[in-house]
Amino acid sequence: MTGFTINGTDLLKSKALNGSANGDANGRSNNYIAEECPNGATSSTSNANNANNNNNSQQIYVDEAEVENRMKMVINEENYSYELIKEIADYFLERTSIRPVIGIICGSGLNSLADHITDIQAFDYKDIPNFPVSTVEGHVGRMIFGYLEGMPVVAMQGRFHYYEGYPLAKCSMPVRVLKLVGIKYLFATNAAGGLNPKYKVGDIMIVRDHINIMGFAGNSPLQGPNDPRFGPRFPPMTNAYDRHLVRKARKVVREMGIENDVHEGVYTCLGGPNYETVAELKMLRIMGVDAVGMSTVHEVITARHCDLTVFAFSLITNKCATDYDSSEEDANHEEVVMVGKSRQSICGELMCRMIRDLAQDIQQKNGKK
Ligand SMILES: O=P(O)(O)O[C@@H]1C[C@H](O)[C@@H](CO)O1
Ligand SMILES: Nc1nc2[nH]cnc2c(=O)[nH]1
Repeated sequence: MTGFTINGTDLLKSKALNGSANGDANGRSNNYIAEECPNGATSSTSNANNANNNNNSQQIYVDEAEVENRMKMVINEENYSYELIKEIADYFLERTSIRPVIGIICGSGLNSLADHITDIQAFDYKDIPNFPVSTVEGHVGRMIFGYLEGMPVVAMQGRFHYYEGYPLAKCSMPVRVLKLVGIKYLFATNAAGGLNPKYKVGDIMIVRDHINIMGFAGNSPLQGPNDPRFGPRFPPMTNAYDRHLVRKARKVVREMGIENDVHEGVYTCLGGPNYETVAELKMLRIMGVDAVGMSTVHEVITARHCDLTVFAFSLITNKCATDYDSSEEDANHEEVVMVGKSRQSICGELMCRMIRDLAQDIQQKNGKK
């Protein structure tokens, strides 16, 4: 965790080293002296201990209340507190009587997935208090409540990406809003580059799993203090993409007769906004990645943390070049959005059929109760 420093002193480290929030067993307060060692390393000692401390380090007085304040600031700015997210959820709940069961995130060029929704009530992101705005072409920036195949749903026409300058926690914050609005399922979609040589432009990849490469570098949407009202500190990710929904998707794809254009594979998200080098793509392929994009992974981690059931698919908008003499054109966003538009009807049909099938399952389950 970064950002908790005063004059180069790591406040969190100091706090952790100095006991409980209310002072130590001897009644001393938690205001303490942090020492900045000459070599740049930081160490801390309690106020009382420090009276006898006679070394050369520079001493900085650290106020407990200030530490708490700074922590709150960082949590609100980057992670959004439970209360703030609840406020955003309440904004919707007070303005619509629709209580969605499924949340849909429309990927680049896939805004039209929301065209299948009826009885809509739409909210522009710019009008929603404390909500970020979409800055990417192909992302409208609207939250749409309504009905799809008779199911109450909410769709995000536009998501937030790390490369737009939002921290990961903020990129995936809307997932928590949707959770507090009441959804049980998250259907995420994205545009991605096809790395598996079998994939063609316009194909669909049902996401079977992901590799959280940004997480390898220590960047996670769950970084920072954990609020157990959302979920546990250490959530498992072994069933990140619900196996029953993957099975259902296989069946739906067969019914649609598009099984030759649909695959199951592993997605990864890189920070972007640049597309990948040939060397990077070769490495990703060796790692087992089938499709590469710039979203979804942090949304799914956030969704699983708060116990949402997840389904996701990627539209393959370009083929990734894994050799320098490749005849593939350079990836570009115009093409990504264009392919999205040209495949909107097939993606829309897949989404509608999945939801129709799921609605039947839910009805059956409720009937049995
Ligand atoms: O929002 P998604 O993941 O569908 O958008 C992809 C990733 C980048 O935002 C963009 C690159 O063209 O498309
Ligand atoms: N990272 C990445 N994101 C994409 N989104 C659509 N195509 C691509 C791609 O080739 N790479």
